[in-house]
Amino acid sequence: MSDANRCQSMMMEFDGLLLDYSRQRATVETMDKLLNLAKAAQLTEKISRMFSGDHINSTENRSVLHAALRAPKDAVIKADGKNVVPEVWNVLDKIKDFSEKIRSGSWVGATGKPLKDVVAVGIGGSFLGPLFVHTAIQTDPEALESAKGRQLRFLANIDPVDVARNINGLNPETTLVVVVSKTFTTAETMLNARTLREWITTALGASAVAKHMVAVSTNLALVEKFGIDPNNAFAFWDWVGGRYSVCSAVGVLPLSLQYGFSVVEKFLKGASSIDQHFQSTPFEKNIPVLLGLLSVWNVSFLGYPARAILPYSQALEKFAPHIQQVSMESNGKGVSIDGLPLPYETGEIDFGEPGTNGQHSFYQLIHQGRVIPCDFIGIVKSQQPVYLKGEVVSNHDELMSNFFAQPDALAYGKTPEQLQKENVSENLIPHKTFSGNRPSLSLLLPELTAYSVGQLLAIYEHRVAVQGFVWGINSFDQWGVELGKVLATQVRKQLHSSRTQGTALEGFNYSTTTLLKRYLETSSEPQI
Ligand SMILES: O=P(O)(O)OC[C@H]1O[C@H](O)[C@H](O)[C@@H](O)[C@@H]1O
Repeated sequence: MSDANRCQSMMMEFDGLLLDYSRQRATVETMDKLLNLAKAAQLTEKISRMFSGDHINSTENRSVLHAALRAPKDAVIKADGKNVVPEVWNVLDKIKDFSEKIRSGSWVGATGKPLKDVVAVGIGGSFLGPLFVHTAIQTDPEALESAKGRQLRFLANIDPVDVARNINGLNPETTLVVVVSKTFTTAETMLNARTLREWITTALGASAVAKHMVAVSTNLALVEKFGIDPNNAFAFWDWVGGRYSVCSAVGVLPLSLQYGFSVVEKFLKGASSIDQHFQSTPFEKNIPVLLGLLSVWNVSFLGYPARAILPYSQALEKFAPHIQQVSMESNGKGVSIDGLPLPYETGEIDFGEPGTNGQHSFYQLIHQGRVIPCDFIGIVKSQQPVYLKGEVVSNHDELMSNFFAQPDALAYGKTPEQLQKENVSENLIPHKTFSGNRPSLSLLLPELTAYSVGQLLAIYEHRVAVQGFVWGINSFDQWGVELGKVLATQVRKQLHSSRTQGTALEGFNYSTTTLLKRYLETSSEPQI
């Protein structure tokens, strides 16, 4: 840290963002070696294969083109020989038109009232990204103004408690339900959608579905089968992975209903700016590439299994949960893209909370316990500044004092000698010593707007892809989520037959049988 040249070489600026990775445990030589590793892993070729629509998701035989979702209208991005950008913009234009109708009140509900509240029903990638963006911009003055009088809620969990929370205080007459599911087969989403359909039809009659329910999916046949008018369905494509789908109708529709399309378009533009940077900037100045390589360095070379995502912004409270899916579902793999067992671990355990809250919770472990590389994310200009007369600093300066202090506390630590000089009693010196040399990086955003939220999203999406490319895995499939679903089907069947016909438990091990028995005997579930 005392080598200013080294530090200077580890700072990167792009489109208003400033990245400082000088507190990584890396020398200039380390960076050269990581860039060589990128070359050896054919990173350039892999990135260009992604953008040119090759089927790099080989286990599902699909292209990976989420960048096309935010490409300018005149861009040409091909999947299977066909330019997909016009299709993308068809849907965006349809969303613009529909959201304006809802927001202006020209589209009304079954009883003639404008629809001012929206419940988006979806889970995983059909939930976390939109929730993150919604939470991030809802206190931005422009977004706040454009959302006046409206509410956007998200129903994800199949827990009936989540249904209760979501409909609490809402009137079906003024509510629009958006069912969001790439496949339109996800058990939780479909049951929640049927539950809200029931809520609407009980209050307003069966014909109200046409006015109160719309859908986002790649599977338009199933949307129609569910009873939603195909004209009220917003498409996307199998070249968009669920966890990379927030820039499709998955995010753009609910967010446009809440904030208007023009705000959401800025979010798309921010993401697109990073797409271009990622595609065209030499690796030594390429923010997603540098971040991806540093994560590989931390995981595979230094052996740190986790990464903490620590935004000093309450508006970014849903960023870590979103990145958990983007990163852990993408890179938590056991075999290479060719199906060979990997001789090293891939992926990392992502977690995080906004600062300063995290400081009063798990930072103890990060300072004196396990070494966890940290991403500190700070914002220069607050969305909601407060400055109390007589206070030393503004509230945002108070927050940011911590953002600037924590990385140095981790990097420098505190030695027993320093403590002795402070006359700390001998018995407490080991407890108050900080080993230091704990890596972090800092990302400073000029402000938190729809545009910069788009930038932040795309940086992490591409960073995760870079990690997967270097590790040689397929970051775009998720076979690991299937087994649990299959076993749940077996349990569902058993619960049904036990409850309706009193069928004895069969086919489960001792442990599961005991638990199921207890559940069936004592639960107060209504009998079907
Ligand atoms: O959008 P859906 O098809 O309903 O899928 C929702 C989620 O389902 C699965 O659990 C996948 O692992 C996720 O990647 C996906 O986002």
